[in-house]
Amino acid sequence: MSKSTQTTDDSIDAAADAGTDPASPSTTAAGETEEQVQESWRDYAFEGEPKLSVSDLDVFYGDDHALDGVSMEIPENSVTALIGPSGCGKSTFLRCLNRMNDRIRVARVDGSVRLDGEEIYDDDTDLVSLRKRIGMVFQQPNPFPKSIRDNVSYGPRKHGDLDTGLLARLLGRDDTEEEAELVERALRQAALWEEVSGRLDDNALGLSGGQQQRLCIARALTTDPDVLLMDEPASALDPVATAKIEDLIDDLREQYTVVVVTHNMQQAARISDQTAVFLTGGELVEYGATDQVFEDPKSQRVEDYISGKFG
Ligand SMILES: Nc1ncnc2c1ncn2[C@@H]1O[C@H](COP(=O)(O)OP(=O)(O)OP(=O)(O)O)[C@@H](O)[C@H]1O
Repeated sequence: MSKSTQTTDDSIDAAADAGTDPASPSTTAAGETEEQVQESWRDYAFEGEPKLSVSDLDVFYGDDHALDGVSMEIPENSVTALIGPSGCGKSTFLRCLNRMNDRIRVARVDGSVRLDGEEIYDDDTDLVSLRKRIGMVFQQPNPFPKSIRDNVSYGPRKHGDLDTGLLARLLGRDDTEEEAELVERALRQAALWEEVSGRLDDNALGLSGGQQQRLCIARALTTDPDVLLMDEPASALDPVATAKIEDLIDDLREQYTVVVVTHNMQQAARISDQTAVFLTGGELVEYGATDQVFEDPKSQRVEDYISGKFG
């Protein structure tokens, strides 16, 4: 889009409508203000209904404004990367998508996030159900000091969907078979089954970092989520383990909507379908198809960031 400031009849009309000076350098030849042009850099057109729709999202930590009026729509069954310099609000944004910021006492969230058209910030939203539908994987793998099997089946047991204890057997309920099926399915989905099928009773802390992270992904998959949020899932891993996580993310997109924060721009370019660039001040500056954002960014600030001029 041209950023020329040449004054034309059209631009005079448009500027008059917008109440701006047509000769002003902040007005383009098409009569759009810089603000309007920037709005369009955040419009990502895709087919179908969005899985997540975020509108006018602001987050404050006390007096600090961490996210500034973010709006974006995230398509389903795809990978969306969130990139930007440290402190620009990527993790804050990710945590808003399943209301994890509710757990931070000083955090205040304004705006709207809809999952399949339903507002998740309604007062009567059931947070347990929400977080079953929108699972989360963190930067540091955090398996429990329990067996590999127990790590995977932990969620369904906690929610009462699985019971294999003595009391359950006495009461005529024994979900051992269901548990075995669930554990195998989740570990296969997380591309870990081949490596651990013979040692499900071993302590999960004995796995390598990359295996632990895939175990955490398996654990997140047991509640049958629609959306998987990942906060720098490979940043603590070596290149081989990172490649496995990236391959896994590539497979997950067939069934899940994946939103992933990464510091690594090459990784974002490799794994994502669309990329959102946040810059300092918690502003979403550009959002679009990953190829377009990396090869032909519309915003000069994004071009500078991607080409390493700052950040
Ligand atoms: N729990 C919190 N309490 C107070 N301020 C916070 C909290 N979490 C984040 N912030 C502040 O909000 C801003 C955005 O932080 P956030 O962690 O979302 O950024 P980020 O882009 O994910 O950074 P990084 O890439 O370094 O992880 C920062 O100024 C940070 O200091």
